[in-house]
Amino acid sequence: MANTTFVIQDGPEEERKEETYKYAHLLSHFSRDTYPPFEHVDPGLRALKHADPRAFLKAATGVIELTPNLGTEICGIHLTALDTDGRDQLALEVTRRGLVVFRDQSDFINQTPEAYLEWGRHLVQLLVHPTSSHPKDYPQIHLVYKDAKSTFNFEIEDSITSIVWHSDVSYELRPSGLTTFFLLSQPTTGGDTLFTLEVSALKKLSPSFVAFLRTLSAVHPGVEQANFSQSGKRGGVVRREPVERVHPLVRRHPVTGEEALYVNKQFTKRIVGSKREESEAVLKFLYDHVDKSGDLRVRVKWEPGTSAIVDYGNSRQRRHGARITSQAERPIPASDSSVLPT
Ligand SMILES: O=C(O)CCC(=O)C(=O)O
Repeated sequence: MANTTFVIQDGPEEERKEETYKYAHLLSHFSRDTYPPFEHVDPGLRALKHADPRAFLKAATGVIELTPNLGTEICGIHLTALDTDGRDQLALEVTRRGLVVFRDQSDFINQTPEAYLEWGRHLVQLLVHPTSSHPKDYPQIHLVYKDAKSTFNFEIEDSITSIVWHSDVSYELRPSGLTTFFLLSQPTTGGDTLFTLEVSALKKLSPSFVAFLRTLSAVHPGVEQANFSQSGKRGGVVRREPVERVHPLVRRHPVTGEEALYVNKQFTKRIVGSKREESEAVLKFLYDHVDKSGDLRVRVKWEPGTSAIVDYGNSRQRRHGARITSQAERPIPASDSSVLPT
């Protein structure tokens, strides 16, 4: 930075003088910009105050429930046409149904990265993933990418499958919330994504077991993901030292007050305060329960223009997806009665 000559303009005329100051570029400037308070508010909460919190669906030509509890396909609505109220109502619908799928969204997908961010900013704070790739200059856009040249994960050497249930970055203090995911390119077949609903998984368990789970919290370390990213095959990066967080095993949704199981096989490693064998037994039971619950699952087959397990291990065709994820609230323990279901 070259030295800058400037005039000190404050103070009486006689005190004004020219100076050369090395850090002139860092002198105070009080801009009139304003920023909203940095506090997570789920957009769905705003929709609850609307006269009709589902008004955006009036424009739909079809609303198809994919399963009784999880997933709705909405036809005839373009995401690009939703105004602020519509976006809040969509957030509430996603909260209620766990997953909402839209087809024929090429106008949304073919927008600029800035437009993706504008869409995401409605969710307040966007997640910057510590290890994933992103388009240059847009760290808030998380990419999934594989093609014939990709050197990782195509041949699974030490495992039967690369499919693993996960809630990405559950090690964050404020883990992922509302997420928009879409594919830019997809193989002709395969590359579907499976979703499950941990609200329903919890509801299937007996009241006494749920009461026990409510007393527990678990450790979610980020270190394995970081190590995998830096491993020889992946050759990726770690932008933040991996963190490890403790979250309640049963969390409450800030909008509906509903309880959900909050463990996932990829990141949840042990139960706090339990003996190792106890922790392993409980987590194994819960992971098996989620694995076996085919009735709680939705499989999204991607088509060009669709805006949501990696069973594409043998495909050499390009699969390129982008994810815009909000960083939501710190998981609310089941014991917090301030957001009980109404
Ligand atoms: O690629 C997919 O289908 C899912 C992506 C995913 O699991 C993630 O981004 O965490």
